[in-house]
Amino acid sequence: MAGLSIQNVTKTFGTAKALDDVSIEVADGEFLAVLGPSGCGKTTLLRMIAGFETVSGGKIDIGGREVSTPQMNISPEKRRVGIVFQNYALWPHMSVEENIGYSLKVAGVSKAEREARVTAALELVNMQQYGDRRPANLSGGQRQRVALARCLVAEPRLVLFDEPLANLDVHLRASMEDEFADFHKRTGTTILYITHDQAEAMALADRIAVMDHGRLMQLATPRELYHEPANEMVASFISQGMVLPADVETAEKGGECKVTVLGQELVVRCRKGEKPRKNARICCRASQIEAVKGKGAGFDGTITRAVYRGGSARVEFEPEAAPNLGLHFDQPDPVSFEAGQRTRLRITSGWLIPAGEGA
Ligand SMILES: Nc1ncnc2c1ncn2[C@@H]1O[C@H](COP(=O)(O)OP(=O)(O)OP(=O)(O)O)[C@@H](O)[C@H]1O
Repeated sequence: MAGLSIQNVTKTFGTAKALDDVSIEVADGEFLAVLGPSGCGKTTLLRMIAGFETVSGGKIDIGGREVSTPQMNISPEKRRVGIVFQNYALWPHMSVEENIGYSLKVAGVSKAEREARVTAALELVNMQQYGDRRPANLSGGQRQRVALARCLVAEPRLVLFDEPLANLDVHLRASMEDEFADFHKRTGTTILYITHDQAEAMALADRIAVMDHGRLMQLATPRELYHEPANEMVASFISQGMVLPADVETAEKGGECKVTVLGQELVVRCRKGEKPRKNARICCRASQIEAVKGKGAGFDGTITRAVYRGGSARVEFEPEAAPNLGLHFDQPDPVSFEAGQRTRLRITSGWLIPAGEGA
């Protein structure tokens, strides 16, 4: 296996920039997800790593070897990069074994070696007993495992997954997530996994690269993205974080500072070296908002919606001081909030979004 180095890569189509100065280092054996909304440049990035698309600026190395620069593009078949697509692209008239061994046959690998490698690939994806089946007689998850085995049989240095679970139903997705995680643990394959599904990225990846409008917004562990988003885009994109205006009142001490949000003073976590400033933003989560009894610290407003979800309700709230700022939180059973009801809330904690980074 090999690491992947994407250095200051830019891609333009005519005058439009699909990727803008993106740098990502994937360590040997790492599982890195690229996550972002539609049109953020995920597919373009994958196509450039695979060699189907040239770079307009910057360079890409695989296993320490330069494969893409604006002047040079090593062809896809020489990169030893495996790709698993969302539509499995299996040959319907071939058995599972024939599908997996096809590329070896075309490459002139001997029958004995082919059989050994196909068996080993089937074992890697736990499909030993399905070698004789046709793809039509497999479930969606099994087909995806065959597609993975077909990619692994060529002994790639790096495997790219292009939204591999997008066509599967919710239950199958969960079990395939477990299988991919287990596969990664067993084999130590270097994986770059493209998805727009953050739950999937969080469940699987060591680190996640969040992209928006062709730019890298943050590259961090799932926990860091959730607890310490680098900018407003990441804060609101990951788990529907709420971004609220704040004034920073005190300098950082022990990783915390005092802020005023909607007239309420509170202590939030922050980066080292933060100083008092106006017009800052904090990110807070539904679990960091609670109802206040009486007139304690907090802010008044109106409940606009309460949707019961079994065990708790998602409650939406409009603060009096900033009606355009929709907040939401969960009220556990017994649910008492209703639309139209006036109440007082408080924010219990949050994260001060660093100044001037990305979006
Ligand atoms: N061949 C092309 N010619 C012109 N523009 C392109 C081309 N390929 C991609 N783009 C543009 O580049 C941007 C990034 O596209 P890309 O397909 O990489 O996004 P994505 O994140 O994969 O989106 P999705 O999740 O919808 O597949 C988009 O604005 C897209 O319209």
